[in-house]
Amino acid sequence: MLRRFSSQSGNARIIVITTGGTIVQKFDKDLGGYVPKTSGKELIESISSEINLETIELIEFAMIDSRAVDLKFLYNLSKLVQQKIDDNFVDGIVIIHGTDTMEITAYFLHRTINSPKKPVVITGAMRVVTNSDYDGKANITNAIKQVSYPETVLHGHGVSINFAGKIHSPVNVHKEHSFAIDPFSSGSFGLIGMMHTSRIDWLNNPKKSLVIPLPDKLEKVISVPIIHAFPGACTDLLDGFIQNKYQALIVVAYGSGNVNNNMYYAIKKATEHGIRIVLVTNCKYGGVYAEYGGIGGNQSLRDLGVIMADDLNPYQAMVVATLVFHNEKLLDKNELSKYFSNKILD
Ligand SMILES: NC(=O)C[C@H](N)C(=O)O
Repeated sequence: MLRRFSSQSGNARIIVITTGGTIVQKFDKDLGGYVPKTSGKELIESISSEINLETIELIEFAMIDSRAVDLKFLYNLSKLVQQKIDDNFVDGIVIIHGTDTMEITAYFLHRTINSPKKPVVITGAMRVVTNSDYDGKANITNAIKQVSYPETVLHGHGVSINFAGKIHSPVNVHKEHSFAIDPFSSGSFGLIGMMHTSRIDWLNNPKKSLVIPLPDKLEKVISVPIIHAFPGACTDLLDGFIQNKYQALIVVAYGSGNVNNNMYYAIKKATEHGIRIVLVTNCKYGGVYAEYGGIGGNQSLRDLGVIMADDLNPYQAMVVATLVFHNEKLLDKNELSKYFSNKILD
């Protein structure tokens, strides 16, 4: 049964934060394509037959396609979510978001929000409002139900994505299809839950990762590019980043963390110029570790002092690098690697 609070106290219990995405998009004749057009209020009112709106406080945070998500957006959203979670009158948060970068926002919140109990559930849609198979209403209703069920709170899973009836952990989720109505997958790690008509089947315990404190103010915005290993990579590959004084790069290496000879020399040059290199795998599962010898083998990269980012995927490593390298207080060399993992390392 969906828990329905009375709003006699005047305090809403569920915060719905809208940011945009296909879920609020319609065709724009002048631009010749879809753009956000439906207000948060209209979106919420469209599910009034399913949900007691008196239990909801709506915050219209942004009206963007999620391709426009940047560090400032993530920082401000995280601060807002934390502030609402710390409010005793709030039971949980639902965030409406575009699917293109939903997994990045989910992971950013996963690594920055302190919420041992209260759920933060992110959802969106793959079809625009005017489509006959519009999935926005079902997804937002499910997300609100997830926040409302008492066992969700008992499950205490922090941040999750609820989409097409499936509940994903930010650690495992990936948008795998560009137009399917059920585009997200948690691969062989598995879902953390599935929606039933009036309950949730919890399937896996969500993983906890180390929370990285956000600075009080976002003083500088650092950009951490993601570079892929590929046959034919050359020694001057990273020269532009050196010239433009980038602080850090994510290198997506083959397998357990290997690159060709030329890319090794490009990385060596970048490290000599003070760029921090974070190494991740191009594989979906496993992670990076040092085992191969010779130039470009993962041991040679480790010996250059690159950070081996354990089981993080490229976007996750980019999020962590952005958080850690942005915050002087976290830059102790011996401590750095503990942040670059989805596990809490001893
Ligand atoms: N399905 C979607 O929401 C895709 C859209 N381009 C977005 O990420 O905002």
